[in-house]
Amino acid sequence: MTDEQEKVPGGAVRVGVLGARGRMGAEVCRAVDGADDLALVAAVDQGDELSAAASAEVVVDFTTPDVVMDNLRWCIDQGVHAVVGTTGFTGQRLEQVRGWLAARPDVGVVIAPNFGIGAVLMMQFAARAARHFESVEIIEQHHPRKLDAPSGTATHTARLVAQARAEAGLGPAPDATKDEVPGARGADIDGVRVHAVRATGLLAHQEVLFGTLGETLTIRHDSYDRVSFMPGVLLAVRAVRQRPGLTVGLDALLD
Ligand SMILES: NC(=O)C1=CN([C@@H]2O[C@H](COP(=O)(O)OP(=O)(O)OC[C@H]3O[C@@H](n4cnc5c(N)ncnc54)[C@H](O)[C@@H]3O)[C@@H](O)[C@H]2O)C=CC1
Ligand SMILES: O=C(O)C1=N[C@H](C(=O)O)C[C@H](O)C1
Repeated sequence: MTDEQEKVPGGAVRVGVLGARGRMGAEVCRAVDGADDLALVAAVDQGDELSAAASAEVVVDFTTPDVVMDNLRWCIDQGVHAVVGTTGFTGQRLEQVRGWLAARPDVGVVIAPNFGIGAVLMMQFAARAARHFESVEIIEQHHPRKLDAPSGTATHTARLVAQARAEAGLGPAPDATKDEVPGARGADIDGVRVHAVRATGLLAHQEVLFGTLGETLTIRHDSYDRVSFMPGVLLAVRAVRQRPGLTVGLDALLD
């Protein structure tokens, strides 16, 4: 047993944080420190050895899309459960993670595009509304230091909406645009237009705008502070050891 493990109060889940000096990672370290049933045993950032997190039972990753897969591979190989908020998870990446987990069926991984409870509900409501409206567009707004566009949340929402539209037999949304400045109509994610706004003063916000004859429906969620993500992160940290395999999204944990 290492010195760090010896200091952990009896029964507390040993948690390591990757990206610990980042905006989210620092918030997660504070949240773990403040929880009686969790113990922060490693705070790892760029340049540190991943082995510093080897004594953790659960690792939380808020790093960058270009390093998260290597981190996850390491966790799974080490038998460490993982809770991942980092964006960039394509279908191909999720399949890769499932493949790694097949060799370690004792390990749990939770990957969530958004840990805000309100954001999870916003995505569920959007998926439910999708079949009733012929038009839909997503507008996400974030702080200007965000590296990826569109956001993981917007991409995930677009996929859910597209799937619900397909199941309802809806075709493409009407759009007569013939002459377009590139980008003016946003990104096309599975046939759903997604617009990404970046501005100082914003944190993380999203609107899903639905339209049909004579009416529109707007479903909006706002995160004003990164503490909004912490109840979801801690929920996943507490649950992941009992959920072997891959869990995508917080929905199953909330239910
Ligand atoms: N799922 C969710 O609810 C949320 C997800 N995010 C996502 O989380 C990620 C991080 O966001 P922020 O904290 O705002 O970014 P950030 O840039 O503030 O933090 C990233 C941190 O990771 C560190 N890092 C880079 N390479 C590393 C490595 N190999 N090992 C360990 N640490 C490394 C960086 O030095 C930095 O401190 C982004 O992908 C963002 O979209 C952000 C907020 C909520
Ligand atoms: O980078 C962020 O800040 C956020 N990233 C996640 C995303 O891309 O969806 C979650 C939230 O929107 C904040």
